[in-house]
Amino acid sequence: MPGLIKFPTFPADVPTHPLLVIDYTLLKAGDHDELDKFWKAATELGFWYLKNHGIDHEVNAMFDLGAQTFALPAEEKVPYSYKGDGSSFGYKPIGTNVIDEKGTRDTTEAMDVAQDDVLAYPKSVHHTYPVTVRENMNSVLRPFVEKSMEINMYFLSIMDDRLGLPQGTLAGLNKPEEPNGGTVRLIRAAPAITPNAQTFVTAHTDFGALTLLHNRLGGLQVLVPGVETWQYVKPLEGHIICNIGDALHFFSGGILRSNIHRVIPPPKEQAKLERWSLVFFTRPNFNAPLRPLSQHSTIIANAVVHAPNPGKFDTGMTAGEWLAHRNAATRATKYKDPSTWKASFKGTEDREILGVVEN
Ligand SMILES: O=C(O)CCC(=O)C(=O)O
Ligand SMILES: [Fe+2]
Repeated sequence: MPGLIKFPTFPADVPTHPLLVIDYTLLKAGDHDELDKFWKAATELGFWYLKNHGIDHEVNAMFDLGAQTFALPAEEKVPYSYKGDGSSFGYKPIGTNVIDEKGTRDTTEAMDVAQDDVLAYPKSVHHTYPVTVRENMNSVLRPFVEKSMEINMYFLSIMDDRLGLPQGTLAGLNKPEEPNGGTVRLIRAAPAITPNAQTFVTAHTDFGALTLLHNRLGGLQVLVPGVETWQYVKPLEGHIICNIGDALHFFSGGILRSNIHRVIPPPKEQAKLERWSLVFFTRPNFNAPLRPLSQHSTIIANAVVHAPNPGKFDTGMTAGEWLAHRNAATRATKYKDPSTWKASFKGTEDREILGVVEN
């Protein structure tokens, strides 16, 4: 799917949840209102749109690379599959994950390229990749990764300020020089077999620190606090959908929100098309303990003390262990029965998500 193809627009009569729109240029200029809006988005829903980010060219090139990669015959993709249940670097064939408590297998194909492997290329840190990925590491993946990292590092520096952390604290926990779970993910989902009756990506909170999502078609839905039904997030041209993951929720003692989302087939006319998405995950250094940074910030220390269940932010795991644990919980090879699956597939959500009313 070449990056510049035009798609049928998101249907006007399907309800959506409007995210706050953050202007990256204003944010970088230190605009106070924009910084306040960013903080509101980060703490209330944990999702926002970002415009004026200057990354469109790199995104289009990534979608083209996705098209070339998924078009390869299976024998040129399957040998590069994820290694082991806890890892999500490499190729993910259809059916690797389960999407519900009954153990139904997923129908999406994905290619996950580790940030570490992109930055170290031609050295391999975690995995090796199909020929199309290798040949485009320096020309396509590296520029996309570098620009995405710059955006997320800027978000982290604002969060340091607002959380009362010494400048550089959150960047120090997400250092590209140390092994980490940072990943570029390309996802392809075939046209829906039964619209509205199929899940592409099961309800989850993201496992890392920050996610940048580039969607062309609808399908992404969020469960907004206080609302009982899933709501679509409409893709807006030129806008990145940004969200917060579990690690920042734990580091901030719950001040930053890692919100539940899922992917179902796009609505109406869009459901007839293949759905593509491109995701960039900033995930902390594997050795970073996932617990509140209370010793560095009285704001965080206070938030933890006043939380209904202060102990819940201290996972007793490192970011690497958390990633492996959450990855393994999605794997079909690990599926046993409904209750075991529900218990293992838990992120930072504060309510029962798997039995939520469908709309
Ligand atoms: O494809 C999408 O729109 C979202 C994918 C997602 O949530 C994820 O990979 O974590
Ligand atoms: Fe996600």
